[in-house]
Amino acid sequence: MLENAVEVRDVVVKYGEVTAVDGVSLSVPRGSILALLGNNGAGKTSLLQVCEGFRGPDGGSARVLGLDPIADHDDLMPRLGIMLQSGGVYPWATAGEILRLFASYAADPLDVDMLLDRLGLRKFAKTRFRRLSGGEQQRLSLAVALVGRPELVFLDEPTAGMDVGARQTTWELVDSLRADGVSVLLTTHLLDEAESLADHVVIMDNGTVAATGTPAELTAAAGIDLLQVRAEPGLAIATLAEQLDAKVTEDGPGEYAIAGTLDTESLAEVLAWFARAGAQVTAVNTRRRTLEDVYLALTAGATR
Ligand SMILES: Nc1ncnc2c1ncn2[C@@H]1O[C@H](COP(=O)(O)OP(=O)(O)OP(=O)(O)O)[C@@H](O)[C@H]1O
Repeated sequence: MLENAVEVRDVVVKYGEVTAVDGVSLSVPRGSILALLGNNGAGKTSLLQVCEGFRGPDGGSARVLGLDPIADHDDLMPRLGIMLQSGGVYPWATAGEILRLFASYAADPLDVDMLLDRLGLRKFAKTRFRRLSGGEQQRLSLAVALVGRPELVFLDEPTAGMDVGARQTTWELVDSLRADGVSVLLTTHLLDEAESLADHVVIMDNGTVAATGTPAELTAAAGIDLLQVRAEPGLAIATLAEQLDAKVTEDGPGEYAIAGTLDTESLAEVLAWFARAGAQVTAVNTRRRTLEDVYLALTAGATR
């Protein structure tokens, strides 16, 4: 069996007193997309830099396409596509020139015009990099990362600064990489990006792994449902929480939320409880948990 495209074991990254990555392990199976999801400062870029060979880990190890990212840097680089957060290529060169230059480094590059078309950049082919908008620069950086037909792509917040249309185009392009057997490790703090693109999600919080799984596994874990009931405010919900062994909160006046693993029986129990309390129920709504619910619960939604 082929080894994983990326294998990270107990990686630690320190900046002086700051421990940015604190013992993270993960693997990216070949031909799959893994999203590193986390708030600002969670340690995503630092971990990516270790995988890219731009810095050595202060602890643990990383293997990329079976090689050591630093010792085997020269062998590895032609097989990787790297899109940095600030895609600073040559600011005075045009988009077309930049892409052609990077294509010339590759043994079997993609067709430059096709790539410009795919990313909606054809009309900017003669525009200098520094004259492109932030989102257009991002798209060009993505094109640069992909032009050499890499086996593995590292994307650091690939859609940051893009408008909705460009984001959609980028997602489609990244999705099509998987169909071509390319492996992708990307960072994002966009939940919908992780949910719609990734086969596996690793939620990082404060330098550690807070949770890991497929988007479906993450949302199914520990109670998948939310039940929202509208009735009069101020009901004594503690007894309902006890009875159901679920989390019951009054989120706004008369807006009750019951979170737990709920089936038809427990639904009936909830409504019976409201009836016994003499409450007038005016609305009932069930909702599956989203990745956002899981993410906020794990990271407390806070930017440190
Ligand atoms: N060169 C550096 N020197 C000192 N501290 C750094 C350096 N680079 C990053 N850090 C710190 O390490 C922590 C992790 O940063 P990192 O950039 O890896 O996080 P991130 O998850 O990629 O964040 P973002 O989403 O904002 O890009 C932060 O607290 C950051 O301030």
